[in-house]
Amino acid sequence: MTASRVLVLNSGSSSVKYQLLDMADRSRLAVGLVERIGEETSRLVHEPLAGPAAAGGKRERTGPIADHEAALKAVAAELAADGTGLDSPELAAVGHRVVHGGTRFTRPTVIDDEVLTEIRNLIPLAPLHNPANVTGIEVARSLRADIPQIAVFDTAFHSTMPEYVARYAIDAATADAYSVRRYGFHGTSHAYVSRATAGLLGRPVEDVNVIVLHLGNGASASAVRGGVCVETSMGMTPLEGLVMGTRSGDLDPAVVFHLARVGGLSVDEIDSLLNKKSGLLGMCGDNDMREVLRRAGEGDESARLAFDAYVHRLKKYIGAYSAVLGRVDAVAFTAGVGENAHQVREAALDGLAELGLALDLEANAARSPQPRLVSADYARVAVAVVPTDEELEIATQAYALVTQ
Ligand SMILES: Nc1ncnc2c1ncn2[C@@H]1O[C@H](COP(=O)(O)OP(=O)(O)O)[C@@H](O)[C@H]1O
Ligand SMILES: CC(=O)OP(=O)(O)O
Ligand SMILES: [Mg+2]
Repeated sequence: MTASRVLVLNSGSSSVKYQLLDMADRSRLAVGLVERIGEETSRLVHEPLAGPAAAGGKRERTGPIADHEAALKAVAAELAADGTGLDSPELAAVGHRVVHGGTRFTRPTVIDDEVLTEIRNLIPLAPLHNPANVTGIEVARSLRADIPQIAVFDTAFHSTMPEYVARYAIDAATADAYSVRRYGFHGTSHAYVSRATAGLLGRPVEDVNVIVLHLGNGASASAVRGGVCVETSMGMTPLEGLVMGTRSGDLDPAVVFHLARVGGLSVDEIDSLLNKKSGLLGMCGDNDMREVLRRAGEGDESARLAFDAYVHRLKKYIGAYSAVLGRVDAVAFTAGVGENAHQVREAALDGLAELGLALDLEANAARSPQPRLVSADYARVAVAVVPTDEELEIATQAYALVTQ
């Protein structure tokens, strides 16, 4: 029996998403999520999708889960209860989403002590994300030391950006001394979605220029020319760019000095303000786009303002990336908001006919879990809604590395 299963761990700042896949047929054996880690109301949802355990359906439990270590051990226990634990001889590898890979990691990498140290050294560049990724690696290694642990980096797909895109226009020696540059994130999703969009158009990825809009809790845009990333909206950290659920995205850096000097806030307080209490949440009190849409629909002014700001920023990036690419074949929407919120797609593309963008409003408003085109048939540029699958992409890359 050849081991063909891959467990994918996607550890976020307060959540762990995971999937167990069988790469022999790319099927999903189990999926799950632990959320609100560190709170009293943590929740674990585990769903076996194959084998005898599947008949029992989804299992859910709530109650405090103190930290990522406890969360990962709880996940391992759920998998073990299904007979698909980390000790299974069919497990070939564990694939870890690692958010920051700096300039060094531009491809999937087998994790040894030295690589783990380097991922730890990158924590200052991704303080909300890399610590959770490190814990995931440590726990998985402690439970199963004999199989490869593979890191797949969010930053990797963006490593092809030209140097003049990656560089900020600051003193070069300072930038080099402190690793200050644009790295970009959500790269696994941008890679997967840009390829899937070419597939949807029935054209080779090398021939297609795509603007990908990944709109989840974190949100980022990228410009992909012939399968190669040439620009992206997130920067040195996942704070820059689009308006997000709780992050501000772009702002005048002098806002930081002003809040420190005049507002008396500490650097840590400003960091937390911009990362955790800004974006939709900061503007209207809700970070969930569903709530923002519901309230805006009822005439709530702050929710309307937050929605308008969110959409305006998106529109600016679509325009900017149209200029960067010169010729755009498709704009692809993905992740929770991009896949589900037709109102966001409609508002972001409204008035962009001069750029060749026009929706089929009925197709855009229809709900479907499938990748699909929602542009008007006369439009020069296709508009696609493409569900992202970061876990499948991580598993594919990890499995390719261990079987090559
Ligand atoms: N039906 C929907 N309509 C509008 N927004 C939605 C819908 N479903 C999910 N979302 C949005 O998707 C966001 C989460 O996206 P997701 O890609 O799961 O994020 P992440 O992976 O960053 O946690 C939620 O904040 C929510 O606002
Ligand atoms: C990098 C990043 O922003 O990730 P997420 O959207 O999962 O927070
Ligand atoms: Mg996500």
